[in-house]
Amino acid sequence: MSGENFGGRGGRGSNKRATNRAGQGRSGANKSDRTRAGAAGQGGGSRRNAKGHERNRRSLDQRQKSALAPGQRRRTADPARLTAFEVINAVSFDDAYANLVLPKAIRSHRLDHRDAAFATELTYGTLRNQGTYDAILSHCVDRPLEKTGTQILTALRMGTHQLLGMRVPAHAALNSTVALARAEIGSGPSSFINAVLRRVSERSAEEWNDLITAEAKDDHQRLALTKSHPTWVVRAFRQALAAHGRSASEIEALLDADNAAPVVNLVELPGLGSLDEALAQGAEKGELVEGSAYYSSGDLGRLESVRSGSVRAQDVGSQLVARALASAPLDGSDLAWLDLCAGPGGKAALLGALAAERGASLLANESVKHRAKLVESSLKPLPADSYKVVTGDGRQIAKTVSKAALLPAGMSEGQLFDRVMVDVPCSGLGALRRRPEARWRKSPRDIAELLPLQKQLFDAAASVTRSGGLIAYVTCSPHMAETQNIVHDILAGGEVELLDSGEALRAVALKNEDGASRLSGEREVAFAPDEKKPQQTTAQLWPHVHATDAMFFALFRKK
Ligand SMILES: C[S@@+](CC[C@H](N)C(=O)[O-])C[C@H]1O[C@@H](n2cnc3c(N)ncnc32)[C@H](O)[C@@H]1O
Repeated sequence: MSGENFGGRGGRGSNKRATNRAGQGRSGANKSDRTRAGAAGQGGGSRRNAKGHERNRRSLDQRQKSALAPGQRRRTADPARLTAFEVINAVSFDDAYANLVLPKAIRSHRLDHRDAAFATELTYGTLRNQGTYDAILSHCVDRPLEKTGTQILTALRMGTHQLLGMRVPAHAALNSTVALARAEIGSGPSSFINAVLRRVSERSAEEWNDLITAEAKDDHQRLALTKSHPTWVVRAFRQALAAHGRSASEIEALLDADNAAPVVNLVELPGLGSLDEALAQGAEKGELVEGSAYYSSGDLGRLESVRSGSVRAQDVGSQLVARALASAPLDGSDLAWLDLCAGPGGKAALLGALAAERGASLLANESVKHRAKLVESSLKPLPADSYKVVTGDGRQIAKTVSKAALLPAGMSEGQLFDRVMVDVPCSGLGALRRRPEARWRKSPRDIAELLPLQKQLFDAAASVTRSGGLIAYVTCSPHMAETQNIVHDILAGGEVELLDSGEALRAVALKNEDGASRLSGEREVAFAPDEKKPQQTTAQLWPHVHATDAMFFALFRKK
């Protein structure tokens, strides 16, 4: 038994024995080892859906584990590492979102503050740096990594992150990962994991960096491997920097920002909430926009204002674009606002609160039922007669507004809107900091599939906007196809004109002592797609410049 089938090249000393055994194992494994190796790495072990995601493998890996005699599974994993292991496996097996699963896992393991922080860093760091760690691990394993089995790969990546990305002493990183593997996967895989991680530990992070840099075919691949992003994303980001008026040489800083843990941003709903409690609990006032704060003092659920919904976690980029739409100058009536793609309701809550303060009301539309429910709950703190949530395809919004019963009080059948938010479904490439696994799940094909929908949603929004009304087109992505190219297509339709979106954002940002907007100078956001029309700009926020998600904002006026 043991790690024979798992292909460790082994390292010095005892690791060499693992190397030898690995060789024997491949040719002379006993039946249960062969069964396990097959389940772990080959044939039926790798079921993928059309997008290449691993699916429905839990039963296979569970069979792997249950094939072990109980005596071989000592339950000695420490709770913080076990939490990370379970979450990362849920991401691999069930396409789960780490940011949703992790808080529940932390609660179910009753982790204290310190262990919760450790589990969070281990989970997020492992997922974010997966590309780099796989490049390193492929030097330490003598077969394609995907053939090692999902749980084993999870343990290897976690061990590598502790060795190279966290300040965990090597012996602790090794022993604890091996104990975890022994308890959760079995003693054979744990020997293999021990052998592989010893090889990883033979070089420092810098030495591994040099090694994989030397192997890269070109600069895109170098950045992809050393900054742990898919190569196509590196290429797209480089183009996007240039397309939004920044230097392509900022790419390294951008990729680094994606790999850093973001601080939680808070927003107080205007007229309804107050940041006082959060500030008293250690939050710091936001630098870029009023009514915001940075919070790094642990569980948000401790705050009554958060539990009541009058203070919410919301990226500053989202706050800025919602406020920019709400504050942009507008002639004529200003009572009917629409959020066409509202789920889960972050921007809708801020927009709705701003609308209610001015006596306007908000219709929040969302196509997915359970997300519409989230919008309902986001809007709960608002006056009940100031909004309505509807579930429907945004492309059919003209039909929706033809039914008076679906509209908030004060709006009537066939309502046309004064301010409209179109925060389209997009690749989410601008939020890679917050969704550590997202970069590995996206493909250029996903973007291509979304483009027609994005344009159709904008057109539908324009069809229910009054002449002179404002429409914000927003994506949480800087990708050219979803941003500048869509703006180009929108303008070609001739129904709307592009406004100075950069100025709209600058106007709602806080000011420096000299009176200049904090979104000017080095932090400038505006870019004029047409040099001949310098006052018609789009705006792009960046994680490495503004410490926000890479939110894109284009503000239009209906002709
Ligand atoms: C980027 S998210 C919006 C985020 C939201 N504005 C917020 O701040 O919380 C895009 C939303 O559009 C929804 N969506 C997708 N297709 C849609 C459609 N055809 N009509 C309306 N909403 C749609 C998605 O379900 C998703 O909730």
